[in-house]
Amino acid sequence: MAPAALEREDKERDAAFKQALHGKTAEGRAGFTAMLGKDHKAQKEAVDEYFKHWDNKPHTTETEETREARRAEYATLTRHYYNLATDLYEYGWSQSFHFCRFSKGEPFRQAIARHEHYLALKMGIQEGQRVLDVGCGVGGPAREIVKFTGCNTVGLNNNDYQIERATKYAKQEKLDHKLSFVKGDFMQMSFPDNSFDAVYAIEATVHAPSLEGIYTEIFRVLKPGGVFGVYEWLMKDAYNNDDPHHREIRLGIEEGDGISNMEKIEVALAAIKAAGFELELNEDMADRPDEYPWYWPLSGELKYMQSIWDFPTLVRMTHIGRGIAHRFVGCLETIGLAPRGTQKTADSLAKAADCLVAGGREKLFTPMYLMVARKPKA
Ligand SMILES: CC(C)=CCC[C@@H](C)[C@H]1CC[C@H]2C3=C(CC[C@]12C)[C@@]1(C)CC[C@H](O)C[C@@H]1CC3
Repeated sequence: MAPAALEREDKERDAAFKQALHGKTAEGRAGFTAMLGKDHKAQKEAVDEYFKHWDNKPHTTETEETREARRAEYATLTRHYYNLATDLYEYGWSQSFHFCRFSKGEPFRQAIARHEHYLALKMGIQEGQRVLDVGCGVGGPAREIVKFTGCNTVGLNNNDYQIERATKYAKQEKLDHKLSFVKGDFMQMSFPDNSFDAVYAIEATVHAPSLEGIYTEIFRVLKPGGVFGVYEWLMKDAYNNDDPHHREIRLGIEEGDGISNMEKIEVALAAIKAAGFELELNEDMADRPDEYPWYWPLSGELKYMQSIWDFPTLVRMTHIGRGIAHRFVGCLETIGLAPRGTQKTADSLAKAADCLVAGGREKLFTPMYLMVARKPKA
């Protein structure tokens, strides 16, 4: 079959799966209530498809073959991850699926928006420019950056459910004349060469099987002189893959966050140069001496509570809060209100949260390695 026909077939299959699993939840309710409206059979399929990559594959026995098997299936792995996690993300975080820096007294949403503004500022995104958001989630950052800069943005995503939600939110905010969404695989984008003035990716390209591969594809769609900005998820220099504790942290993050192959900082720097970019800026924003670390909302440590409004966020992540949530979701599953696999998904996210916090605290991992790079003019 010709590649275009194969692609069409894949798109139809994914759209049909989205319809079966999410039904009308994509158009209506968000977060926790949306979770209860899933088709149980389709949810089981998504859970089985996702967790087959990790079940019975502990960090102690990880081999290059297990990693390669995940890399080979990065697209379905990521798609199923977001089929399972999107509602939990919207319920427990916001419509911007990324971390950020926090300053004292700064409300959560303001800190999240500031992180987005910072990237747009460092990239120098201008009014009227054509911009691509790679791995746009449900469009929270794209909406903010369109409002902040006045640019025109296309969001690229390989998950139909997220695209449907992103489209709905853009319409609700009356931004649909400047912001649209396209379904596609970021490793082989459907855009012609030299299409965009700027491309950004916020905590999304970590889902790629190869950083050099994704950066090369971004380079292709950028116009000469165009700019690429990214907040990358990376293991830091202190990470030692031969240390079982370090590996357990990396694997916990990968399993709970839909990642097939997370790399070290040095690999990302080499990849961006190998793709042809001129690197203008690189900094691990997690290394700034912030009083409130990026991972505080996941830490469950009450010392980070700044106002009474932080209490629910923090208490949910304490041992007691986790235990209650685990049993509550288990009960919902037993009585048939929540589909099978909801508890397994929630537990895996909770484990990822522990590993993210440990990775942050032990300075082994960063979710905000900032790189700004340019495609040369000639
Ligand atoms: C997966 C990538 C590359 C980016 C997403 C970053 C974050 C938005 C998520 C990483 C871990 C997530 C967790 C939650 C929300 C979204 C994240 C912070 C929860 C707080 C959602 C509510 C659950 O009860 C607990 C989750 C812990 C992990």
